[in-house]
Amino acid sequence: MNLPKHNPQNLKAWSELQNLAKTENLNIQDLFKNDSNRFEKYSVNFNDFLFDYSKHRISDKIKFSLLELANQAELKDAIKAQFEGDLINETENRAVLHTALRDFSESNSNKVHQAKDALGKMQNFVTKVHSGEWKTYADQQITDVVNIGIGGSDLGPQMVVDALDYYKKDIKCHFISNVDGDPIHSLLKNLNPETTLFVIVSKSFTTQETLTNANTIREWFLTHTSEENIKHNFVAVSTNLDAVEKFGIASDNIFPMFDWVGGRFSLWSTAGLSIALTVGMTYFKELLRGAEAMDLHFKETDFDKNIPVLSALISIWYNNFLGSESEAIIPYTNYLQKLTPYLQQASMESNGKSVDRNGDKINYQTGNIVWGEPGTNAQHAFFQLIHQGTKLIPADFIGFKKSLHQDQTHHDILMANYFAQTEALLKGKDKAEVEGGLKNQSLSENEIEKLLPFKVFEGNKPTTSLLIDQLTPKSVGKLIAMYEHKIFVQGVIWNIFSFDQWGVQLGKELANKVLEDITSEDIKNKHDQSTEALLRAYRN
Ligand SMILES: O=P(O)(O)OC[C@H]1O[C@](O)(CO)[C@@H](O)[C@@H]1O
Repeated sequence: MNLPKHNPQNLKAWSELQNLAKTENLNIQDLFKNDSNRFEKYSVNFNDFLFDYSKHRISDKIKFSLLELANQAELKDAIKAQFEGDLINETENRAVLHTALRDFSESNSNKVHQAKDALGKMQNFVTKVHSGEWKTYADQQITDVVNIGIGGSDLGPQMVVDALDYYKKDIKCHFISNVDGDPIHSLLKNLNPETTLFVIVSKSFTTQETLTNANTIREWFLTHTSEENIKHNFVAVSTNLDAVEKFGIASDNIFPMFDWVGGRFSLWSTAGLSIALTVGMTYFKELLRGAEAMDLHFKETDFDKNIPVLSALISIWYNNFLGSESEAIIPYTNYLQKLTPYLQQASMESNGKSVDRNGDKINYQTGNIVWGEPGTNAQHAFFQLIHQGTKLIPADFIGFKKSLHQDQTHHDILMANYFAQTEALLKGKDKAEVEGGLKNQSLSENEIEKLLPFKVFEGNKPTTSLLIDQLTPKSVGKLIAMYEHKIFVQGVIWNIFSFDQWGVQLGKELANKVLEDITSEDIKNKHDQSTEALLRAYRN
């Protein structure tokens, strides 16, 4: 089936939510005062995840209407359509089945079989590399892996390699994505071609940045050895097998990707080869199993206890009814440092759309701006704006009960900050409290009066607390899948296609055209006035 094509503004729940945004008491502290069961009602326990959404400007009536919005948008059918492989990516006529990549059931689906075959090929290769059976052209074992890719062929693998650094084996993994010559030339200076494996990841194998970087590496490699040795040190992950072979990579060294998996959702596929090479197949499969657990939770749980659904509805509440434009992601672990850049692509490339599924221009807000940094660094950077700025920024706080190190002092301090910040954002500091504090500093009435407005914190700033037992491959898998499904739910309700990215294609085409003009003599009237002048200035 196709996804339903309702205009969300015509749904009854949408108008109810508009009214509630004006009429309900949206003071979170009051909501707690009036309901001693609020935490129980506004939190979900799922395996090792505790999802607390009680610190939000959401009353029982609002929650009810948000859930109704999901029902009226026919979300249940949409989820079914996605998991059953219907061609819900209509503008590209494709299924959206990253969930098949982590389906460990006895499914008869052709796609699940294809995914399992590809995983088997990966497993063979990774085992050979780790056992030392796979030798480079110089008859040596692999010590370094370089992942060459961009966007989904880089951000997901890179984020997970970082996240699972604690679990890594002896292989060092590097990532080259930007076409900027600096990172690649600086990496090549210190790389040993005799012990390095190059993994070129490109679903299309036409991406300018990736091919440029791959060619530079190939040329560098050929200054050390001959072309027939490429097969020992280069592998590729792609759907475009012909282009990969033309590049000179042996067909045995090609790991297939599928057009039913979007680039930004592909880390679970062979695009995750660098992850598997870094942490080993056992942990890679644990990652997939974690994602599968979240898939089942998403597919089978009623919406009022369904973490991705609730998380999407909360986001829609702020984005569409309370005027928030962005949301912050604050993981309290440095291992998740790359989660935000990854989510920026996953969310903003998916839901940054202004035309609905009927092809009509949209007059309501869609994709939010996603940003963030790990706590506590974030606290010392931009939290001032969240606490006392003019913008309303709901934030996800991601914390872990147990650390991966033994230093409890550090972990307690870290987590004390995690708890304290959400509490401070909720409570703020009122006039009386500030006044009391200033009086203790024996300031004059006049001085107190002057300082007061600056020291008062309004509070009432919304946060979600996600408290997870420990950072493991499985919990990381669950976390990523949680956000993937959140993005899907938002797209369904906003009535947009979340799985194409035509906006990025234009930039790609133009970059190729401009590249010709950088060296061409004849650029008059080919560009706008500013671009033409800039091109001339660049050349001179
Ligand atoms: O894997 P490819 O085909 O090189 O594409 C890389 C990235 O480029 C995009 O098409 C646009 O940024 C992404 O969707 C994709 O992840």
